[in-house]
Amino acid sequence: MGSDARCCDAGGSDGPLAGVPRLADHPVAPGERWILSAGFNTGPELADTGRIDCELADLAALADAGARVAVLSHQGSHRDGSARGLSHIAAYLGRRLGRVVAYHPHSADEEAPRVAEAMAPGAVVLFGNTREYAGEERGDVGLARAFARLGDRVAVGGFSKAHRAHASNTGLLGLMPGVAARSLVRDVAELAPWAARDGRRSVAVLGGRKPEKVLAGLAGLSGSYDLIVPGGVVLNTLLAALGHRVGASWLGSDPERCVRVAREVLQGPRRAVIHLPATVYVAPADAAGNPVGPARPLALPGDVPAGHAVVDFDLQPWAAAELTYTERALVAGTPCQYRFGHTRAVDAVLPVLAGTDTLLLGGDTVAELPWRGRTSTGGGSALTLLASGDCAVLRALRAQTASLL
Ligand SMILES: Nc1ncnc2c1ncn2[C@@H]1O[C@H](COP(=O)(O)OP(=O)(O)O)[C@@H](O)[C@H]1O
Ligand SMILES: O=C(OP(=O)(O)O)[C@H](O)COP(=O)(O)O
Repeated sequence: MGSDARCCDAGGSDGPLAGVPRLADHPVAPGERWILSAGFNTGPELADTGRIDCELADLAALADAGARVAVLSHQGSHRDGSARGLSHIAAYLGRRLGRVVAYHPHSADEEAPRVAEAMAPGAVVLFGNTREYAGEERGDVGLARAFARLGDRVAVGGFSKAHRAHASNTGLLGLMPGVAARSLVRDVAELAPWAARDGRRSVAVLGGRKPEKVLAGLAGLSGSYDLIVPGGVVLNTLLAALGHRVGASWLGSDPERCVRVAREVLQGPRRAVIHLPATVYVAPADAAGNPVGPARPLALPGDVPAGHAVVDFDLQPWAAAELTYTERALVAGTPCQYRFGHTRAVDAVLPVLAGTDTLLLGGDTVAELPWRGRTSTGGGSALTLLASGDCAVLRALRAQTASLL
C-alpha cells in the first residue's frame, strides 16, 4: 500500500476515473442489447436499499432509450452458501421504476439467452444471482462467456464489487465493449474528500468482519489518516498481532495474512495513532465470533478466555477528545457486535462524528447503524480505492478502447 491514500484527488482531477469510458457519454440506440452489471448485495429483508436505489437512474436511462436491458447482480457468496434468489429485488425494481421488471432465476442456464433474445426494446429483466455459480468469484472465463450471451454491451455499476475481478464485471469487460454506469462514476467521485491528505484532521473507524478492513483499511489508511480506531476484525487482528490470545474472536477468512500485515503496520513507520482500548468486552461466542451469552469487561493487556470473543470496547478518554476535533472521518465496518446489543463503541463514536464530514462505508454497516449522514455503497471496494488509488473494475474499464464501442 502507498503511504498516501489516493482516489479522485480533492484538487479536481479525474483521478482513477481518468480514461474510464462512461455510459453518460455514450449514445444508446433503441433495440441495443445491454447488460447492467449491478451490485444488489443486500440482505433479504432489504433493510437498506441504497445499493439498489443507486442503480435506478442507469436502468431507467437504458430502458428509456429503448435498450433491451439484462440485469446481472451478485448477492451473498457461493463459497459460504449465502447466495439467494433475487425475485424480491425484481419486484422492488419494478415498483421503483414504474415498469415491469421480469425475473429469470438463473443467469447462466440454457434458457437465459433465449429470455434475453426475446426481450422487446425498453424491457428490463433481472437474471438470477451470479453467485449461484462457483465460477463468478473465481472470475471464470467460461462463466463470463455464458453471461455474455445476455447482451452485446455492458454498463458496469455495482461499486461494492469493483475491487473484485469477477466473471460478471471484469470477465464481461474482457469479452464485450463496456462503460462505467453513472452509479459507478458517482460512487467513485464521491470518495474524493476522504482520499488524499488535505490538512484536515482525520479519523478512520474500522471494524466489521472482512479481511479488506485490515488489508486495505488498516494498512492503507495508517499512512495518511491521523487516528485509527480499530474495532471488529481489525481490533481482534491487532490483539493477535500483539501476541494476545484472542479465544474465539473473529479473525476473518484470511487470518494469517491479516495478522502479518497488522504486525507490519504496528512495527513500521506510520502517520496514524492507532487506538488500543484499555477495556474490551468479551462474551461466550460461537465459531463465527458471535456472542451466545452475556459480556463482561476484560482489562488490556490480557488474554481473551477460550470460547470467548471480543464483542465491544470502551473508547479511551483521549480518543474521545480527539474525535471532537476531527474534521474528516470514515467508518468502515461496524466496530462492535451492535446487532447483538453491544453498542458501546458505536455510541461513543457516531454521535460525535455526526457533526463532521463523515462517511459510512459498506453494506452491513450502513444497514445496521443509526446514521442519517453520508454513506457509500462500497465497503471493501471503497477502502481498496482509498488505499491504493485504483481497483480491478476501473483498470478493466480503462483497458477498453473507444473503438470497441
Ligand atoms: N468483534 C466482532 N466480531 C465479529 N463480528 C463483528 C465484530 N464487530 C462487528 N462485527 C460484525 O461485522 C459486521 C459487518 O462486517 P462487514 O461485512 O465487514 O461490513 P460491511 O458489509 O459494512 O463492509 C456487522 O454485522 C457486525 O456484527
Ligand atoms: O458487500 C460487499 O462488500 P463489503 O462487505 O466490503 O461492503 C460486496 O458486495 C462485495 O462482496 P464480497 O466481499 O462478498 O465480494
